[in-house]
Amino acid sequence: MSLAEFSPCSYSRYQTLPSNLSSAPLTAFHVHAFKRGRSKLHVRRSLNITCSVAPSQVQSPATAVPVRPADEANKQECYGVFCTTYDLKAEEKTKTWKSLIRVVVSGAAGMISNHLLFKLASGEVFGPDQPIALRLLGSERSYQALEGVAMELEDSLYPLLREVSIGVNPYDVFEDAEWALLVGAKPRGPGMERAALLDINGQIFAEQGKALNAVASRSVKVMVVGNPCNTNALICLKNAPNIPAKNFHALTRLDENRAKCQLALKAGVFYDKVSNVTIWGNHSTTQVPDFVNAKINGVPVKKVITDTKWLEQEFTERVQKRGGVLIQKWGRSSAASTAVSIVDGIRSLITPTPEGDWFSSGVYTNGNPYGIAEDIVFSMPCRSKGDGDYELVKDVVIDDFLRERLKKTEAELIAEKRCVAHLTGEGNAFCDLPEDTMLPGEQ
Ligand SMILES: NC(=O)C1=CN([C@@H]2O[C@H](COP(=O)(O)OP(=O)(O)OC[C@H]3O[C@@H](n4cnc5c(N)ncnc54)[C@H](OP(=O)(O)O)[C@@H]3O)[C@@H](O)[C@H]2O)C=CC1
Ligand SMILES: O=C([O-])CC(=O)C(=O)O
Repeated sequence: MSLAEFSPCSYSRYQTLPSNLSSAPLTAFHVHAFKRGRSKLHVRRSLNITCSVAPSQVQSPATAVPVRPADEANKQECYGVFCTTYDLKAEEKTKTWKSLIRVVVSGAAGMISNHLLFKLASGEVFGPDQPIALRLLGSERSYQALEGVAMELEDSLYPLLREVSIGVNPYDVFEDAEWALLVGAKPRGPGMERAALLDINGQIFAEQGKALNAVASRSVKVMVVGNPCNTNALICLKNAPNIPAKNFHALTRLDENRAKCQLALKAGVFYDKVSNVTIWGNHSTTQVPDFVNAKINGVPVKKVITDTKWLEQEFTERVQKRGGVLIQKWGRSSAASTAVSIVDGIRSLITPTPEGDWFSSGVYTNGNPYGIAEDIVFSMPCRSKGDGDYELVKDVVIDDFLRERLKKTEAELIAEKRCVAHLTGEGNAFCDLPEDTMLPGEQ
């Protein structure tokens, strides 16, 4: 049984080689000095084999003999059953599958990822004909937990899940990634200043931006979830100059979903009747949930909900602080609904936006039509043709109520940007944040 005859589903293996690499008969490889300060060189063989290719298209590994990692320094590896090779010739249905996509999830051992990974693997996100390779990015402290997550993925028997690998080095894990869902970040602890959080998490996103820039697909789409997500996304994109800034998103879809739910509740309608909801600005308590342009059953919200005081005060504050109320009740921050909103955010980019509607995403401001400061990551109304890209919606009304609040959230993001200048390559940081700067989950 040769590899050329069969379609192995999982080939992400390392071979430890002597340092005289020139004598190694390799076809394609990348050399990394690996983590933990170990001096050994490891050569990664890139066989580029996916389950969807016909046997004749399968690239033979020629002289490459896959070898299990020689020691624990090899931390990104195919996991368990995902290292097995299969004969898929008999599986007619796989012939109609698309080619494999590579999706990285960071903070893969965390609470949000524990929901998200299973949605990705099930086909709910990218579709029932889309095989997927999941790369789980974690850290030394979470490595065992990553193995536990990978074991659960094994035991779930998802037909579309063709590869799972785990790793702690973003330069390995991001290689050729087409989607990077950046969830991992340090949560803000009691007494911690927001400026400190910006710095600690900013460093994570600076490093990941550099790694994406170095090894990810040039068309990778990046969704930053870890907080403070807008500024983390800005740091990430600034460190990835060779990837279009437009490919970076900060997750504000959870806020949009929360806003839709509250409007539906007040109007006494099912929430699928609520459309055109924009979250403007920062994923923080300064965010602006827009009821001015939102619709219920196609009718402007203000015509359906005539209680202006409720809209301006209660609704706005309820959405801004929803995360905090949930933490009080649940004892931890939103995880399942956040994962759902990440799925919604991805699906909004890979399926055409319904006629007349839009979705919110934190995107890089570069020629926006609303007069928002340029060069920040600001949540705005977007539409997509379903090709992974988006355009900003132009015909939204920005009245005095919105404008005043947009200024506040904009000022907060500009202040956050100044705090992380050392991480974006824009000089020395100067951190002077407004006192009430908080995440939605903070009280
Ligand atoms: N944008 C949004 O709408 C929302 C964003 N969030 C944010 O998402 C992020 C993840 O939330 P959740 O999954 O619930 O959190 P968890 O605490 O469950 O997981 C977070 C993961 O982040 C990783 N991490 C990275 N760096 C650090 C560090 N320095 N200290 C501790 N952990 C670190 C950890 O993994 P490892 O050890 O492998 O690195 C951990 O598994 C948070 O920043 C949260 O605020 C949450 C809800 C909504
Ligand atoms: O504040 C947090 O960490 C959680 C969060 O983002 C939210 O619930 O919207």
